[in-house]
Amino acid sequence: MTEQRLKKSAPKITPMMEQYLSIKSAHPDCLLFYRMGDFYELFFQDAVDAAAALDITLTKRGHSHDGSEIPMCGVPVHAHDTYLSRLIRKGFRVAVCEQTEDPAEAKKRGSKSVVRREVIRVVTPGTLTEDTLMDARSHNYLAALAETGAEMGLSWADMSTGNFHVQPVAAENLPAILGRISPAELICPQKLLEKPELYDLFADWQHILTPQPDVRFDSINAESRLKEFYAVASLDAYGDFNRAELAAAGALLDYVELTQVGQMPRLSTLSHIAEGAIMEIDHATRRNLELVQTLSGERKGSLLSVIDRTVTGAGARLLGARLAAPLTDPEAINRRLDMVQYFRDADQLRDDLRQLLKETPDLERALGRLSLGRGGPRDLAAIRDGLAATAIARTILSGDAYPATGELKTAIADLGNHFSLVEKLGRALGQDLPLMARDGGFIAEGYNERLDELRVMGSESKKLIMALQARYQEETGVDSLKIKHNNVLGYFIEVTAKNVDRMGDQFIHRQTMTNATRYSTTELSELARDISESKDKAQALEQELFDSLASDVTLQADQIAIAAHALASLDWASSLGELAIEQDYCRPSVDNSLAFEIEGGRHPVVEQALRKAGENAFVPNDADLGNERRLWLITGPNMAGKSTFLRQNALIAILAQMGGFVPAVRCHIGAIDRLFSRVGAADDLARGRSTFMVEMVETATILNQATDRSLVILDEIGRGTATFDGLSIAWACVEHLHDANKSRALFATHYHELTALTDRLGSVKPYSMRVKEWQGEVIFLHEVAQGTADRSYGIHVARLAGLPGPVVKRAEEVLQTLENGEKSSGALSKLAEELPLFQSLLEQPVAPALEAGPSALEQALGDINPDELTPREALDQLYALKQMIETDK
Ligand SMILES: Nc1ncnc2c1ncn2[C@@H]1O[C@H](COP(=O)(O)OP(=O)(O)OP(=O)(O)O)[C@@H](O)[C@H]1O
Repeated sequence: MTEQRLKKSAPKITPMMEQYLSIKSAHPDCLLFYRMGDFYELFFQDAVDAAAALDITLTKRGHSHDGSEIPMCGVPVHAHDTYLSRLIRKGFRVAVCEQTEDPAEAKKRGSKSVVRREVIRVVTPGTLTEDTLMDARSHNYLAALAETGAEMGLSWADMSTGNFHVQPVAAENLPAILGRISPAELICPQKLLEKPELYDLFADWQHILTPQPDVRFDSINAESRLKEFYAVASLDAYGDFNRAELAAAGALLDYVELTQVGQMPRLSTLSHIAEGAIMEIDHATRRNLELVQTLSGERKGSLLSVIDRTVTGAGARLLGARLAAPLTDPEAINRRLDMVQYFRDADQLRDDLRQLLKETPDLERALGRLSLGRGGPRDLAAIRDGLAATAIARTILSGDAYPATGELKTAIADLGNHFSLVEKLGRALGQDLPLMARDGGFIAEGYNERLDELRVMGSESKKLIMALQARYQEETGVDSLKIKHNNVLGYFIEVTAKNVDRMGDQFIHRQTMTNATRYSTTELSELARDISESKDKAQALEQELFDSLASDVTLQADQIAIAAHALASLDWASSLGELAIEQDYCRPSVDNSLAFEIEGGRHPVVEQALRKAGENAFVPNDADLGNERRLWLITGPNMAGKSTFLRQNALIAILAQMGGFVPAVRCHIGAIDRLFSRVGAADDLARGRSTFMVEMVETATILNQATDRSLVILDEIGRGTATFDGLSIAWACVEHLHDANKSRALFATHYHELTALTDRLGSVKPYSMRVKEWQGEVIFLHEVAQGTADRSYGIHVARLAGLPGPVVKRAEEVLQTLENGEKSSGALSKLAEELPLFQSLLEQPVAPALEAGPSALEQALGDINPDELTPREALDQLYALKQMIETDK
């Protein structure tokens, strides 16, 4: 609906609709949840969209200025969370508009006055705080991207937990970084969307983009906003930020303020992520390695899902975040490893701690809601139980048997001391807690004297009502006389129609029903008033007590957040300790060398899948990418396990640098700065890229960016084009990787010809996947061994896959012909005569085969040692070489 239309329609409509339209015009990009009594109503196009998205009935209410009926639909307030979450998941933003005054107040202004309403919050995917709207085990990040001069900065925050980060970014690294953070919403200045070099990037993140006016990204304003938020005179203590980082973090705060309508959440100290502190994993690699979700977008089947043994939501979120961002500093990695090792070694202690954590509620998210004024009694209970757990955790961890050191010692100190708050909440809260404070009944008996009195008055009055009923029964002689209650009449006396004559003058008639008549008395009305007053007073007092307890909590928000993080890191470390024992993982040694030595490495996901399926155990394999064997060329049949081997080494590196144990017997890794891969690709038709184009774009990124500290995994480069094109590209890539990038690399290929390079390029070594032929069958051993594979066994795999028998047989014939070196048109034409299908092959000129290994000329040149030749011999050799060329012609 356009603003223009709204304005034009304004004069002819009801005052309520006028109010609706004016609020809606301030939020044109949102669905407006307009509060009317117990419902949030939606009108016009909002109603049409929401009814379709939620599959609810679309009705009509009144008429628009042009006489057309106004579409309407509504959702009940008490169940609106579910509807809200469905709308947010479908990509809508929702502005929640509440009544902000009592209807009685509005009436005072005149009978036609409309109750005042205001938008109290704009719900967007990146600003959620409710448990029902989020996944408990993953973060929900809002990100902001800003550019100032030549610099770019990215900031991100999880409003539900208070995490707040910022880092400098370069345009070419942006996809990798966004892939790592995986925000639910990305805000950026309008002007960035117009930059041609960022078109592709924004195409990928289109579904989460919220463009904002450029002025919101002003770095000077941003800096003052940050200072104001943290109430500091300078941000120096938080890190050395560039202008773009400040602009991004400030714009993020601005957007939060805008959507929360002034109600700011608690955010932890802005944490600065230095350039190079995190192993960069580009977007395609992250996707293809299925780190936190599979290619089809599910958590199940990802690396995260098979290593996750955490027992709390916060622990799971920390594991997800750390897995997505492995470190590069060996010292920091080893500090984490020490903590995991501690728990791996301390069996009983680990069990006790995990048992405790299992029962511990989500402190972070409860704190987030309370600090936004959106919490309820259950959040207070979560704080009480979470903080109580910190004391028990400290007791568990302070036994003499396993003295804590390093990072663990810090975590124990961070647990803090929250005795008085726990004690107070323990006394204050009752047993059965409602979700909302306004529902009442959550303060325990004995906590507040006045509340106890009011409650006694309430229940006493109820007893008095029972007594009154008995008295009236006696006085009237009507045994069936009852005192009842409903929302319209309040308390009333009810007798059946046949007893009406027995009701004396004191009974004031209220209502006649078909079979019954209802009355009240002065006495009953007074009693009812007492009951209602004490109930209202009790409710108001409980709300007051709630607010005071919530403010006790928020006053200590920082210490609680630190304790919550400590609990999360204990869960993180003890779960990885548990995993190491259960799956027999080893502690990796990570340092600043260029080593990559894995002994008995396994693929964590395939290994567990095979075990579950009850199939043969996973075959462990070694990898050693030491300097003189930096680049492994791996050949071998289809289905032999090349891809698995490549991926397992990448996953081991990620696990190691996250600070976790790894599926291997021994592992030594020199910290990797960036991980690149080119493993499997799909079309990117949305951007007009074919499979081969995608493959080449990814390969180009690797060759342009990989360093000697990088790990590169390449699976079948060049397979998407004609054989000789593909082989030539693969050939040149190996040379470039070896000579220019000098990265540690695993290169799987079906081009056996490439192994000729192993003679010429010093650090390229040939490996292959072993197979055994037995009684005409091929058995895959899944073992990596030195040397080159002799065959691809593609036809064998085709048979396994169920290609029709005649096709397989025919393929074998063709293969044999080709393998016999009979690539001449004679042999092919013989085949083609037998089957017209092969005619097409004949029509294509056969490209000259690329020499496997050095040519005769190169060989002869290589054999010459100029230092040992006389001038005469040298001249003779020259003639001989020239002669070789002539003969070749
Ligand atoms: N080390 C291993 N131990 C046991 N089974 C394995 C191992 N490696 C691979 N496999 C099994 O073999 C299957 C094929 O492996 P993979 O996809 O890695 O083969 P590939 O050589 O890359 O094949 P292709 O060339 O056809 O892509 C896997 O799905 C897995 O079940």
